[in-house]
Amino acid sequence: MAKKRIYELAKELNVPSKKVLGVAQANGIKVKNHMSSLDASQEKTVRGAMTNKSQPSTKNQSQATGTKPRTNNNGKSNHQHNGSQVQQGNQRRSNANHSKPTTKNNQHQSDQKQPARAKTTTNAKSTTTAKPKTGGGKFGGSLNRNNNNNKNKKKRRNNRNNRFANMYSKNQRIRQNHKKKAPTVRKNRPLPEVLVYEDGMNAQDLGKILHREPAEIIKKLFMLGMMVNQNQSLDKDAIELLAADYGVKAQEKEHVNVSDIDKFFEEEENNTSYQAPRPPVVTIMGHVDHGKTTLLDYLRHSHITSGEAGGITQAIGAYQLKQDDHLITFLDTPGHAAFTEMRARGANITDITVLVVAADDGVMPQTVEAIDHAKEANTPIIVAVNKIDRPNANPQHVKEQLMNYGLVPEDYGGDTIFVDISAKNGTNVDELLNMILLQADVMELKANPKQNGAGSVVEARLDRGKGPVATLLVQQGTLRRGDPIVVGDTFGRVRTMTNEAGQDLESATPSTPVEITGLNAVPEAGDRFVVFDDEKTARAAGEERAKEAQIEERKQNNRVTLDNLFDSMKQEDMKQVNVIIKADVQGSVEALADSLKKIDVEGVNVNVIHASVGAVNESDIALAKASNAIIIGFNVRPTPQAKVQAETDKIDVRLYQVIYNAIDDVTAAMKGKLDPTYVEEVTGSIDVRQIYKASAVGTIAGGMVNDGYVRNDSKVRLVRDGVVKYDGELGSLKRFKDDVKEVKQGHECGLTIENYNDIKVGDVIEAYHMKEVAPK
Ligand SMILES: Nc1nc2c(ncn2[C@@H]2O[C@H](COP(=O)(O)OP(=O)(O)OP(=O)(O)O)[C@@H](O)[C@H]2O)c(=O)[nH]1
Repeated sequence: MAKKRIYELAKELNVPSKKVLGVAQANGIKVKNHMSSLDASQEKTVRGAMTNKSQPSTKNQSQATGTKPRTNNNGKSNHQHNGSQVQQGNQRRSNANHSKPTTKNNQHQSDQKQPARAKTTTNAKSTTTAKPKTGGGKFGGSLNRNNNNNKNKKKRRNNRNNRFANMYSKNQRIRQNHKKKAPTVRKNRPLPEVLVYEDGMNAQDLGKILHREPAEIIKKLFMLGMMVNQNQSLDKDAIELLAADYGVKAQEKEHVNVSDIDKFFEEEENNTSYQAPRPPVVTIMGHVDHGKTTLLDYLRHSHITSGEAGGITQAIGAYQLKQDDHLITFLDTPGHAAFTEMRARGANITDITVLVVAADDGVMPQTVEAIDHAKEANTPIIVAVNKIDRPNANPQHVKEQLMNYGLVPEDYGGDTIFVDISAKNGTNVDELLNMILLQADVMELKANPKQNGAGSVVEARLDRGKGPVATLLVQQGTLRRGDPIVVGDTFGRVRTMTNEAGQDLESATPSTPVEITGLNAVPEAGDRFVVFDDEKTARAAGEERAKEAQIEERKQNNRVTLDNLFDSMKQEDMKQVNVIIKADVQGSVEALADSLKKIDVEGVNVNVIHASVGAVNESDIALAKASNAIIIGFNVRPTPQAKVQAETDKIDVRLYQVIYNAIDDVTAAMKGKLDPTYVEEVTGSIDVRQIYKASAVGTIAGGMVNDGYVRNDSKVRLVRDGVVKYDGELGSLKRFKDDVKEVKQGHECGLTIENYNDIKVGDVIEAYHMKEVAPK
């Protein structure tokens, strides 16, 4: 039997929640408030106690309310009336003729004044009064006249009583209505019997379900002690309280669809009933210009799957190759940003990462980034040391460098596979593919092709002619043409299904990338897809998921920031705080990483998941998003794209010029004491376009205010290639030789930086000021 909340029982018994709470507590049941629930036996106990308790009180109550007395009154007066009729009729006999109008009158008045329930009583009374009239032959008119006088008195008394009773009951009703049935007096559409809600709904959503204006919902919530606006998400308790206030039962909606997809994946992951080997899915990563695209291109042209005339004709984001009769699936989106972006969306579709490192260039920042991204995703790495055809190639050096990052070659006692290749000439590319197959063999990659298809979106776009087009990677089961499908928050039926050669496919087994059409909207890369048994369910699930996605978007973002770090740590029982470090020089990176790693607050410590030299870029943001990490920048700035991305993804990017400040902030945040008094506010940036050297004033920079504004009292920071070169004060600010207070976006200006002359064309000067923030 379902548990019952205190307020629900109170409502049922028509008593205040407090009373039920009191009775429950008095009976030794541990309940805290009206939201506490009672199990079946507890409910029985409380009910029993309540009925015992309420019996006398009901009586008292009814006397007090006057509901019963009024009936009694009437009944009694009727009775008296009749009694006196007989009595008086015996003493005096009078004319019966007057009785009729009086009765009528009486009835009429009663009819007018009595409310619906009282009416029955009046009718009963008139029947009673009518009775003597029929038997009037014997006692004649005097009875009736006496009766009449008597009746008039009675009538007055009755009227008075009725008036009082009416007034009393009216007040009572108003009070009661106000208490629990307010909606009955509204002109609104009737309330639903049950409020089926979802956690996170807002006043607008609830208003729609309850057929009430959002303003009314907000007012009610206010009366219940909650200040919200109509777009603010409400938690379960708030919604249930609101429902209770409306006298409506609340029932949380079961998230059938979400759990369906997740359940599906879970079930299939644990499903070992039929498992067949599947090809590995490989992503190629590495530093810029180290040869990722060249390798992918070479593979695409040299190892096309047999029998495909024309080879790979369309770039669908992924393709399959054949090596010694074994298939390998390559994701055609080189770069770790795409890889991590997918992972951030929940899709871990890569089995093996091929890390391309140019033998003539060695380990570079993005090589390290790629290693960290792959490690975070728990994906084994195969190193392809590329460009070995180059005269200055030094593959040995690459091996040595990579050992510092935990990638130890087999000949050095480690287990990382290294293959020296030339992507341009195709040297050793077969060997690389064999190594991939070997690694795949070790991993025993398997899936069950004998079930409904499920997998992830590799990429998706809107085609003018075809509508939404999505490349899907089948990870489980078999996807067939015509299958009803839910993809992320979209749905449809697989109308067409083609491979990378543009050939139509009837079905696709695990690890096969296919391009499909037939969806109602464009899903996102990284979304999951699941095949449903019928289109109707798929549509319902898809629509439901779209709605949920909307609600989810509105919910407060729970990303970890320094400001909420302490709360998050407590709530989520975090043992590690993930941090990404970016700094101007390697020395700072190491110093910061070492110091942060040493912070230990109540058993929680900092986990540096990536640390490198350079500006905070989009890939850092993606990694932070995927790993719920905070980014600490030291003497570096985010790139414009990264800045936008960080804002969208609500990633906390903290920038510092003093290492100790960074350490202090993180320590303080971990201790829950972050109390910033000043925050930096960037007001604008200037692109330096010309340089003038004047012996008297030093270097004058001529430039254009790119965005925002710069003031003559601004602090400035000189940024070169994403690295902060100098941080100080503005010396002077001019427009056409005149000193000015402010120059706005789109205008040219001349400026000097106090005590700094090393300004170059192409530098960016960031203007900022320190804004005081009231301590929380
Ligand atoms: N000599 C030689 N040149 C190569 C080899 N592989 C790639 N290159 C050259 O290196 C340059 C960069 O190669 P890409 O394949 O574009 O490098 P990438 O890693 O895809 O670069 P991004 O897409 O910018 O990240 C090109 O000019 C290639 O021709 C190789 O094995 N040998």
